[in-house]
Amino acid sequence: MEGEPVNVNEFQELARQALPKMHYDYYTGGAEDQYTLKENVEAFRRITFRPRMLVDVSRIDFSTTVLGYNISAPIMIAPSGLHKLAHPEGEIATARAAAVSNTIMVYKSRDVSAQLVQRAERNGYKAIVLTVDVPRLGRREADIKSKYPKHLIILLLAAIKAVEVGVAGIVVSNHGARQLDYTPATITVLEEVVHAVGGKVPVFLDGGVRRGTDVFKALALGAQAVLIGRPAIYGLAAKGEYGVRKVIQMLKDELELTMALSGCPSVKDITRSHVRTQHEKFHSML
Ligand SMILES: Cc1cc2nc3c(=O)[nH]c(=O)nc-3n(C[C@H](O)[C@H](O)[C@H](O)COP(=O)(O)O)c2cc1C
Repeated sequence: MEGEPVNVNEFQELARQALPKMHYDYYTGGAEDQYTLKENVEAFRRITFRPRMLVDVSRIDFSTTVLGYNISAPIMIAPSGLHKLAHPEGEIATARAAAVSNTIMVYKSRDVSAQLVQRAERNGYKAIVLTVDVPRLGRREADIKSKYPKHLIILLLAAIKAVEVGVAGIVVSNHGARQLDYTPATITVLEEVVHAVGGKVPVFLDGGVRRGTDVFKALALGAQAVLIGRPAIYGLAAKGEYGVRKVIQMLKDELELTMALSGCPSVKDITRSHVRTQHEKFHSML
């Protein structure tokens, strides 16, 4: 590969060259057979576009608001810990890149302290703290069980219960396919979760986002923004702070082009009818 990397996959290759094999394998790997790891990426590829023509797209605005923060694009950085393995400045370099890119870094509650949030604010980047807590099942259990396939039941009940107990938002995530293998790809269950939550709180997605087209697809299926895990680590490992910024910028550029070619001047213009899922293709054949 000559010159500057032009997409996330090229950054992955540079990260592979830069990192000790053990570290690289740790970041890229998934659980057991790595079925879910592959599916997180492959499932995006099975979604196609229905572009609109004759829309004025001379100005594209992909800025958005997430939980009261204005950010430059619907892309945030997922918590992955252990940034130090990828780069000596690790966390700090990623945080600076987030600040410069006007992006949000998301943390898990068990990794953070009040100091971290204060530090984030002092350094000009925004930190959102997630609480990892699987709520107990709610009373709408029977309803949901009659409507949805088995693998979705826990997810939907957890989402509904989480809304009932007052969470600010929900991230549809399978931990980057690092925990239970053979859970479905996150993008394939997003829409059901969005319906179950019914607009009461914003829904976010992570897992397998590697292209601006993936960001567009997640937004079309109801996510308010996406989080990236490994892509930020690849950028960090390959080129430090600059690399993380470059990864975010490439995804923004790709999203901008996708919006222009799909006839969507702003994120609000991205709707369900702009994409076609495997499920719809199957039904149209019957
Ligand atoms: C090396 C690594 C470590 C991670 N550690 C955690 C963790 O400690 N807690 C957690 O909730 N998620 C963890 N994740 C999952 C990320 O928060 C995120 O869900 C995932 O990376 C998104 O998928 P992607 O890497 O395909 O973008 C980790 C991911 C990676 C790659």
